[in-house]
This record gives sequence, C-alpha cells and structure tokens, in this order.
Amino acid sequence: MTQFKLFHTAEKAEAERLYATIEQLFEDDGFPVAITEIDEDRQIFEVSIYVEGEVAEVAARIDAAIGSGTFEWEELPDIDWVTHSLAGLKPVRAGRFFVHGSHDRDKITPDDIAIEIDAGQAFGTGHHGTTAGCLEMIEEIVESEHPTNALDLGTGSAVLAIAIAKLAPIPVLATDIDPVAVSVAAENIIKNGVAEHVVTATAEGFGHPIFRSYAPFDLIVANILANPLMELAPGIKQHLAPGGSIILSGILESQHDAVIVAYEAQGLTHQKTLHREGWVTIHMK
Ligand SMILES: C[S@@+](CC[C@H](N)C(=O)[O-])C[C@H]1O[C@@H](n2cnc3c(N)ncnc32)[C@H](O)[C@@H]1O
Repeated sequence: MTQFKLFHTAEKAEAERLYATIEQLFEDDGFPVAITEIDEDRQIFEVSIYVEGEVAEVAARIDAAIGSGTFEWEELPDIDWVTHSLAGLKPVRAGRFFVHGSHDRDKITPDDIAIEIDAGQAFGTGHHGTTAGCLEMIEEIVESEHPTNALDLGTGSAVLAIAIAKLAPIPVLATDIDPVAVSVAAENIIKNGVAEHVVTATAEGFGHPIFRSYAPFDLIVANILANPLMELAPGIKQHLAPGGSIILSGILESQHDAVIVAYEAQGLTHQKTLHREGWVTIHMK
C-alpha cells in the first residue's frame, strides 16, 4: 500500500506543541509520529506522521484539530521504513556494553563488550531505556551471581541474550511470540558469534516444549510490558531455579509497584530498581 508522510516545519516550541497534539490525536491508530531537527542553527524542527493509504482522512483530522493546510503531505517511495529510520542510529553504551550497527565497528574500544545489531524489524537496538536498563542490570547480576542457565523471554533482536552470552559462556534460551523477531534474533546471534550458546524458539510465554528441556533458569530476563509481565508471573516463578534472579522491564514508573506486588505474590523479593527515561527495570529474587 502507498505510504505518505504528512509534515510541517516550525520553530522548536511550536514544533513541540504540534508534535504533542498529533501524537495524542493518533494515539490509538499506531501511526509513527516524529519530531526531527532539520536546521540546528535556526532551531527549526519538522513534525511528521507516516500513514499508509488513508492520507486524506488523516489530513482532514489534522486540519480539524490544528487548522486547515498546516500540514503538507508527500508520497513516499516503497522502502522499508523501519530499517530506513533506524539506519542512522548512533551506538549506545550501557555499562560495558557497546551496542552498535555494522557501520560503527570502527568505534569499538578495547574495553567494550561489543554487540552488533543492525536496524531491523525486531525491537532491541539498545536505544530504548528498557533495553539499556536491562543491559546494565545483566552486567551487574552476571558478574555477581555467575548464573549457569539463562532465559531471555521476549528476545526481539536478541540483544539481551547476546549480552548474557558475551559476558558468560552459558546456555541462553531466547524466545519471542513473534516469528519475524525470532528469525532476526537468530541472524544476530550468528553475527555476534554466540550461536554455540544461544538457542531460539518462537513461543508465547512458556507455551513451547523446549522449556521442558532448558528450565529451570537461574537468570530470567523479560523486557515485555507491565500487563503481560504480571500475567506471566506464575510461569516465570515456575521456571526459575531456587535462588535465581529475574530482570523485568518494559514497565512505566507508574506501574512499578503493581508489578512488584504481582511477583511478591509468587514469593519473590525486590532487590533493586533502575530508572531510565520514565521506564523502570526491576531485579527480583
Ligand atoms: C520490548 S521488546 C524487547 C526486545 C529485547 N528483549 C530488548 O530488551 O530490547 C518485547 C518483545 O517481547 C515480545 N513479546 C511480547 N509478548 C510476549 C509473550 N507473551 N511471550 C513472548 N514474547 C513476547 C515481543 O514480540 C517483542 O519482541
């Protein structure tokens, strides 16, 4: 289907106001909304929204909300926008981990634990506060607790599974509900040289026979979202080895206490919380 970009350029304050309005207006539609600096000296920003097919309808809704003719629109060539928009991402540091695209290999320093993830169709380039929080916590826990068997539930790009395997040569099971993510994960695992340690499977929660051969785990990392994490609490507890650790993320600060209560109900105790960009990463044992 044809893709369109609707856009408007403005000075910073006005662009931020429009961005907030557009984001709220299309909150339930799932259209990507962006604000991008296009002239650093003059502080001019572009606010844009990407839609498929229904451009006239979206334009009418914008006109009704902020005034007619403010946003222009253009047809986009047929390219993979997820990959395209992520292609220029800068590398990210979290603890000793350095998560980078193949175009930034030359920026790796000798002390880095480098993880190469190119922009793709699975979540997990390290840029999100939840991924970065998990990476930091993984480093701390793997070094202090020396786990022997780990699970990355909701692996996405496999960034967290690769991080564990790069720190410690232990078996890591990496699962995701999304088969596309699992195939991206498998490629990344090979590219990062940890295929000997990391195994992938497509599974919703613990719904796969592979868990019977790999569990129990003494480290479980799950960066999903608060509600599924609360639903998964009994399954996570059931697959955790005695004394094991879990790292939970994808949780907003406002959801922190509810998630802890759900896991305390399974007999786990809260150890630590990291805060990043409004998201929390929680360690429980
Ligand atoms: C926020 S991404 C995290 C990706 C990566 N682990 C990271 O930290 O960057 C969440 C992933 O969990 C997967 N997911 C969501 N619900 C799931 C479930 N019930 N079971 C397994 N995977 C799930 C999604 O498909 C998605 O790839």
